[in-house]
Amino acid sequence: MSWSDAYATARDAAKPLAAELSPVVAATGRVLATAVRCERPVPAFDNAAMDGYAVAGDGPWAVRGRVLAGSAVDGGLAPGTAVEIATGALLPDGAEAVLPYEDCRVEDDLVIGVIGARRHIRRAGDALCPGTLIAPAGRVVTATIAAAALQAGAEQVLAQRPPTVTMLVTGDEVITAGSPGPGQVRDTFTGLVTAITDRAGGRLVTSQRLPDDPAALTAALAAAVTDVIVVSGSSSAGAADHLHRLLGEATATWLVRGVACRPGHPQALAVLPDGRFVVSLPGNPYAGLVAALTLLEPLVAALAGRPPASLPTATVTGPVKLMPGGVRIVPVGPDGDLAAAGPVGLHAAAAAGSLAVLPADWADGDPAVTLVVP
Ligand SMILES: Nc1nc2c(c(=O)[nH]1)N[C@H]1C(S)=C(S)[C@@H](COP(=O)(O)OP(=O)(O)OC[C@H]3O[C@@H](n4cnc5c(N)ncnc54)[C@H](O)[C@@H]3O)O[C@H]1N2
Ligand code: MOO
Repeated sequence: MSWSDAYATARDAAKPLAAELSPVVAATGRVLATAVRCERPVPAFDNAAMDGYAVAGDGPWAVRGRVLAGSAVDGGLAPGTAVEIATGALLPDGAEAVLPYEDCRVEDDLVIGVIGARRHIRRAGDALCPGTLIAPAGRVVTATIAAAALQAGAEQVLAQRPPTVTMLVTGDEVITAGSPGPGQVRDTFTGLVTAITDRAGGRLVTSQRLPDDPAALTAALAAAVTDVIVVSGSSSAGAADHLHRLLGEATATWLVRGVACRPGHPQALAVLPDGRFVVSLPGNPYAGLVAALTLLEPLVAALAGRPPASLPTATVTGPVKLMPGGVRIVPVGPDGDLAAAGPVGLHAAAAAGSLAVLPADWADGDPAVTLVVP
């Protein structure tokens, strides 16, 4: 399958999961199933916009007490009287203006000053009235949307359930902590898959290292109760690579099985009879990153209900060995410079920040699709 068909297949493979009611802060990063609207006026009550004196009628004004933010108001203000007031404090009935300290003076408990053009009063609903739109359906809840919703009394929102992901790291030689001994390698996948899952609106709920043992992999696949299972390694033809045979025995449906790209050609996407998706990432670390960006990210984004976004393109320049009949995926810097990226690998992807997807007929200076590395 071509790389662009593989990407589109993953993006179109799933419908959004069901929406559920969620506390708005917990919904950060999730897609809104219905619009968030103001439920309570902002501000919720008439209050002082400055520290000073709230006054009624003509001055000078006799000071009748003090109102701090959060305290109750004891009765209204009669003409010719004032209360000392703090910013944000409830405005007593009858108050016509707040005189900031710097615009008045107090002599013998009398406030002396002039009410100016600005009254320094914030009226209930001045900023937002009930029913006003805060964020439309389909938007990803940001921290600022959550804060605005809380301010406007919308404590709960209806948001798409975020897809859950299990990571199965296969390989007798793979260690998840410490320094590798002879023949061992340090796991590079868990962090990358966590970041790509998060970025697409999903949650990695568990990561488990497995030996190259078909029984262990079968048991782990059966036990994974998440929407998506990511398996690193075991994707190829070696004696210890069991995943694809086991998926066949489990009567999984192949959506993608091998992609015409370098690196990452053994990557695959399958769906188990019960609807769980399996993403197979080739064990070579850079190839696995390419596969996670090609299959995992669009799949998780679709399950999370994110609207499909077209991938960015950039003008790419520099020397590269293209892949006949497929795409070469290489690190590319912010200026579109391949030469700056140097030898290909995780280190180069980390330094460059993006990957360029170069078709076989790409020529130096042509635009190309890019993938941002996490
Ligand atoms: N006869 C063939 N052999 C291979 C082919 C092929 O088409 N025919 N494809 C090659 C390509 S391309 C890749 S990529 C790999 C894919 O192999 P697997 O997915 O089966 O992965 P492993 O064999 O388990 O490991 C490959 C390589 O990656 C290292 N690795 C594995 N997991 C991790 C991890 N979590 N963190 C860091 N590094 C990891 C592992 O030690 C190996 O060096 O197959 C080729 N062979
Ligand atoms: O495609 Mo392997 O995935 O070249 O490294």
